[in-house]
Amino acid sequence: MSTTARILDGKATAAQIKAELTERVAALHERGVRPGLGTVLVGDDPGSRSYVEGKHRDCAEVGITSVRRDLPGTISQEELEAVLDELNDDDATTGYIVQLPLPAHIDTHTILERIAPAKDADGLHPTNLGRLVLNVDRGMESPLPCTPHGIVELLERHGIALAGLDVLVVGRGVTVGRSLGLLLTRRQINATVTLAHTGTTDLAAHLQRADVVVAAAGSAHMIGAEHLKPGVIVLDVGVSRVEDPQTGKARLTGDVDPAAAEVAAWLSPNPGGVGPMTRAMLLANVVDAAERQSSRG
Ligand SMILES: Nc1nc(=O)c2c([nH]1)NC[C@@H]1CN(c3ccc(C(=O)N[C@@H](CCC(=O)O)C(=O)O)cc3)C=[N+]21
Repeated sequence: MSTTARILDGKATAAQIKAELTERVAALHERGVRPGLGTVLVGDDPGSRSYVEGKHRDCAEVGITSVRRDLPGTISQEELEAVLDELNDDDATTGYIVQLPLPAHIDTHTILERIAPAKDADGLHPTNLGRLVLNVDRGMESPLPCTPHGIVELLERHGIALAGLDVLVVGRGVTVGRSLGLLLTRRQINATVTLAHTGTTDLAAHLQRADVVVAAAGSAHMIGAEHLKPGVIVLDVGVSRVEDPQTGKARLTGDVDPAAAEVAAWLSPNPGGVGPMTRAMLLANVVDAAERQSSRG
């Protein structure tokens, strides 16, 4: 029997979240608070540039002001740190991000640590990741990493609870896999998480068992319908650039073969799934930070 998965519609859900954020931004404006996002882009990679441009469009949509710092790929570590120090001291910047990846001559860890934790819109500062590990969870005191938070919101807003389910996360990158495992094992979510990676010996066995698969490996169509348990919930996070065999043009594709829709109960498409949620959560981090900063007075 063949089925067709229901769609975890990230595009529509992100639009709904953006509508909610627009109201919160308007309320802040009424109190004289203007949330602002800064982006720091180093070098001229077209993919990174287009992501950054998308973030500025998103900000404009919800009323967040945004400032761009586009810097040459030849910038030194010290010069880049000086730009971050400026943004840390700039009252018009509620939060900011440093677009990754950075050029090889830049020490990424030192740069991410230079961001003032209260201004860390990506939730990737060691202080904020540390709070995630420690389960510091009183209200909205620190930002969560955008993609893991987007995945949790996407599931919640489709009425899907993960308590007691076996979740297989494929990929141990800090921005997605590793931090998602920490979030999903919180008591409020209560999933059981397996974190698979390039050193995993029998990925197929893990895939056969999983109730939920989060594919964040960045390997085009590595997971096919035949790998999955019928009724599984699948979130496709990976992004790879592949050449379209018909047109010869480069296009973006996920880690999961779209044929997975024939066995899965739910599937987040890629594009149109987790990507737009990641962007919405970035905006949410900025609005959360503006609300925190203004209530502290
Ligand atoms: N400091 C930092 N923070 C990031 O959050 C960050 C980063 N660096 N470096 C690169 C990755 C990648 N990333 C994406 C976000 C949204 C989509 C997205 O919305 N994609 C659309 C398609 C967009 C298109 O077609 O170009 C979709 O999935 O529907 C994709 C990729 C954030 N990243």
